[in-house]
Amino acid sequence: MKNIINEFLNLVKERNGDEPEFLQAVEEVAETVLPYIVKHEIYYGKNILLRMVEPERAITFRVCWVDDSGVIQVNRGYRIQMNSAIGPYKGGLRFHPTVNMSILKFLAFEQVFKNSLTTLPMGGGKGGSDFDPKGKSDGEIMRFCHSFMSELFRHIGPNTDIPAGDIGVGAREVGFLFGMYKKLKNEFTGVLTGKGLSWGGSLIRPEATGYGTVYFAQKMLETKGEGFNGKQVVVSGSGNVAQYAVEKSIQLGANVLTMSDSSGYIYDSEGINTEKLAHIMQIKNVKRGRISDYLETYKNAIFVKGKTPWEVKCDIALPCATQNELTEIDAEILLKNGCICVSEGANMPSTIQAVHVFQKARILYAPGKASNAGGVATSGLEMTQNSLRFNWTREEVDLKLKEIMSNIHDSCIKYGKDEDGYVDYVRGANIAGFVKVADAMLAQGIV
Ligand SMILES: NC(=O)C1=CN([C@@H]2O[C@H](COP(=O)(O)OP(=O)(O)OC[C@H]3O[C@@H](n4cnc5c(N)ncnc54)[C@H](OP(=O)(O)O)[C@@H]3O)[C@@H](O)[C@H]2O)C=CC1
Ligand SMILES: O=C(O)CCC(=O)C(=O)O
Repeated sequence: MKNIINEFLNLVKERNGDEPEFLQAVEEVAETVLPYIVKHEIYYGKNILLRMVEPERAITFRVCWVDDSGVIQVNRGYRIQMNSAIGPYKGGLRFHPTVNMSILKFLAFEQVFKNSLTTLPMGGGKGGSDFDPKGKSDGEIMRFCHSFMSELFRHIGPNTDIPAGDIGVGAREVGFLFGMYKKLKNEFTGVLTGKGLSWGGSLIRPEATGYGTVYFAQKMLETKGEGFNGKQVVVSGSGNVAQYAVEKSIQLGANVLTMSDSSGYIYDSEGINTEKLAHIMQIKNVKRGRISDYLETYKNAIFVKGKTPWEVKCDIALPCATQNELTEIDAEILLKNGCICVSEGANMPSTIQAVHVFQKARILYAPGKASNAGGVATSGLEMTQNSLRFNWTREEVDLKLKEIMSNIHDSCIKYGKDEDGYVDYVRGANIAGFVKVADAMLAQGIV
């Protein structure tokens, strides 16, 4: 089996050698899906995984805009349309200086499996730009978004490709993007998700990724007769996903000790409660400041510069910032400190070596494509509401989100349970996600 996996990975490497994050995401899937393909005649010998690692379409384009001092700036825009076997392309846009083909192809590839797991009819895509929103005025953000959409609009549509937010793209950016799309197409359609409530957005979409990550962790903990109440929780990030993962953890009675950003983490030994979280939301979403600003108000806390929070003793770890933020050494420290559950809010936050440490220790570990699927699932619910020209209540959407997370958990158990009862959520998520897409690809022929 090792030979088959290595042969496949070498082939992918030949074509994509300069894309480390993409190769990492493919390796993690190949390790579990190729052994399944070999054992199932309907998939064997049809190069299905090889077809799935090749984007159906990858678009790059120039984005020119004028900054506040009148200087013309040039950025690069992307949209990777990875797989449309089970529905229109769906996935977020990331605005961050590190954005490149490798990052977006890894995200688009993961999105295919994740969207399949939600049980909703959505293919996978991802896009973005190397534009850095940090320190930009609202006017600069608007001019950039308008310019970005002045090209992207011809490649997307409510039945073709429906982008949304990701790192650096929140409600403000989605608004500017939607405004330009509507103007250029002269139509009001659900072409983006994460929209504002008064213009087609869904209740709970802002909360959905963070809440879903905690709902998934809850399902995992239940299998051991455990829950969030009274547990010590360590969270990384302080953006959209982290904020609502913290909110739900607090609601369930946990004690949240940390949050972070790219400059370091804050540790509040007394716990981040609802009031403190509201203050963090103000710092991050309104003032667009740094997480260290927390110490100006809460003087008991400490700020650890340039480090991730995995050295803090905890029961549950929720990585909610970015890819590869949790290394093999971090995983070992978490285990040594007694951590029993890791539920990923971010996409691919753990390195492959860290994942292997968790699997070897047989702790509860959920890969992002399962545990953070609540965001895109609720985007799917936003699309449904847009099509119905109807809005569901907060309770209705939250209930559907819970059901979807529970179904994803069941799918992981179906395909990931070992004979001794241990659930390998990586294998479960990869195979469950693969089967639905592969069946659709087989039915549709070689296209
Ligand atoms: N939004 C969504 O619905 C979904 C998001 N995700 C994933 O969740 C993660 C977070 O996204 P989201 O909360 O939306 O994004 P935000 O832009 O709202 O927040 C990102 C957070 O991560 C931190 N961060 C970004 N890059 C780095 C880095 N290189 N090192 C350390 N910290 C970093 C940011 O810090 P700083 O401000 O300093 O940059 C910020 O705190 C991403 O992996 C995303 O792909 C997954 C599913 C859905
Ligand atoms: O809601 C969406 O379409 C995007 C969510 C996303 O980008 C993700 O799941 O990583």
